[in-house]
Amino acid sequence: MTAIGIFGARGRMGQAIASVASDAGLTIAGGTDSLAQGTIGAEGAAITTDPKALAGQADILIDFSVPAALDAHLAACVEAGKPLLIGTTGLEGHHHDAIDQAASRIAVLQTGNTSLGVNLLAALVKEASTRLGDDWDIEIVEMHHRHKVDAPSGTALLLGQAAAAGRNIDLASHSERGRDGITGARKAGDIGFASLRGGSVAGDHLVILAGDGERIELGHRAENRIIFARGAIRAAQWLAGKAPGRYAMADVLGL
Ligand SMILES: NC(=O)C1=CN([C@@H]2O[C@H](COP(=O)(O)OP(=O)(O)OC[C@H]3O[C@@H](n4cnc5c(N)ncnc54)[C@H](OP(=O)(O)O)[C@@H]3O)[C@@H](O)[C@H]2O)C=CC1
Ligand SMILES: O=C(O)C1=N[C@H](C(=O)O)C[C@H](O)C1
Repeated sequence: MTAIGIFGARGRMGQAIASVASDAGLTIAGGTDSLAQGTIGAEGAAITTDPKALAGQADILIDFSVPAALDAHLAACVEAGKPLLIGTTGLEGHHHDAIDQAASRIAVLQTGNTSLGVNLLAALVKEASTRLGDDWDIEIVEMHHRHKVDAPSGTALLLGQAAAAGRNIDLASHSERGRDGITGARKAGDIGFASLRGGSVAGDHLVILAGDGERIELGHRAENRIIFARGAIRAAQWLAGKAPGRYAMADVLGL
């Protein structure tokens, strides 16, 4: 039986993944967290603070933890020669460089959202932004629970990348990520981001394409974390046995 290892095991997502793993025919080899406390899964697998030991024991690794731990997780998976699914968000350029390096040695899939619905939405956003042209303004609004620590969400950035790809532009140099005070008029061609935080919202995303006299709104609402957990398990199973390289959810879902 295939065994998964979970980096960030005691977190909200780590627990959600543990709750659906056996439905998918997987066992849990163990997990890591910032503290070595407790166990995870029906088998009572140990939670430690040692990513190398976990990567040695598991067949596939899944990371829903914090960006600061990513380098150690990549190194552990490369050393053990094991595939890694990264769901952690808030990643910066140097994290993506490190993922690219690791992907020359192992199979890695990094995504801001593992759900089928959001990844289909990204394909629709790309199509809409290609067809509408850059005189339509694109704004992305997201809302998450009060505990979320990064903004914009990884999903908002994923949707922004899809919109930018549809227009054949670079997202980093065409983003507006914080308006406050006398901002001046909207800069043509920018993709805007707005983040709301509150309550227990699992994840809402709305992409607004605003033209002169009309608006298109494409959105997704996550009702719970199980959709992310099932998507993560599906992606991890798909990664098993894949050649080294960097993969995306679109590869898994055939989108
Ligand atoms: N791609 C996707 O589809 C989704 C991505 N996410 C992302 O996943 C990440 C986790 O989300 P969530 O579960 O809600 O967050 P939580 O804060 O609930 O969980 C994060 C866990 O990581 C642990 N952690 C901290 N440092 C380390 C470390 N060095 N090694 C291992 N574990 C560590 C934390 O421990 P402690 O609390 O003790 O510090 C905590 O248990 C976030 O970046 C979130 O945005 C979330 C949902 C879906
Ligand atoms: O932190 C969360 O909860 C979520 N994070 C991911 C993100 O940043 O987009 C995915 C999902 O929206 C939930």
